[in-house]
Amino acid sequence: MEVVVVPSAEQVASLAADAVCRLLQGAPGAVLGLATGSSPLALYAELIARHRRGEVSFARARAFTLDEYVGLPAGHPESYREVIRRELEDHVDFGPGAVRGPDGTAADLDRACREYEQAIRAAGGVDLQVLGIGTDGHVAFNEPGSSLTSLTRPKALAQQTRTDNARFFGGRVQEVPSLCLTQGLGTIGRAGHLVLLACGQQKAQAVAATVEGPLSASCPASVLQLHPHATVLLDPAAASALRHRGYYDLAWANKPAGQGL
Ligand SMILES: N[C@@H]1[C@@H](O)[C@H](O)[C@@H](COP(=O)(O)O)O[C@@H]1O
Repeated sequence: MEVVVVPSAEQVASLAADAVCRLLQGAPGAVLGLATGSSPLALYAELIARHRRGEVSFARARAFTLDEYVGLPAGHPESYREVIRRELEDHVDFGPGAVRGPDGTAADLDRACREYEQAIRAAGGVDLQVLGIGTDGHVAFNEPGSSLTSLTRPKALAQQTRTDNARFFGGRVQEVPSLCLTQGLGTIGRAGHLVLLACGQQKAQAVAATVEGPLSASCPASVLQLHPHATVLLDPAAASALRHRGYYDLAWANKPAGQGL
């Protein structure tokens, strides 16, 4: 795992954007994995800015989102499909139907999950997966206790996650759905490159458990330890509980120039 600590959240977004742009410049038909939550928003803003400057095109790319609430009507502003549309898709040049998410409105949720897995496989898998992390160490909506090899499936949300996400629902936790569909940790682990973004003190313990704790379903993000190409991009506050910070800084400083993440 490569742990990179940079001075600001803006630089976290900028380094992540470098990785996405480098991928798309070399492989314009690449498959992206998109996350929701506040962590990737600055990355998406940076990608939009670079697209407007003509530095990157998504015209041949495809993308799969990580997860979706169950119970929100299609088009609900907080459905993750709408968030991705609003925060990225509407402002760049993805082709029609190029961005997909799990269908949280499906009558048969298990079937929708199976079909989503198949669609990801049919696309050749995700090349670069953007990830955030919950304060309890969840990734996508894989809450503590999730199987490390799980696939896309319906899942109940932890109370902590509903409380954390209430800010997107006007602070009303009772409006946050209690069920979701989420790519599993096994699904996520098949992506070619995992790029996890975390900023702020509130993520420090989850980040430390992810990077330096035992591999454990108690911290679902610790599954990144098994991945051959996982990058954790942090601001200093999110890195503040790491014991081996000095080593990570040394490794990053000694990385050959131009190699990227
Ligand atoms: N399902 C999403 C996750 O994909 C996200 O990583 C997490 C952290 O969100 P934030 O980045 O807003 O802290 O929240 C949600 O629950």
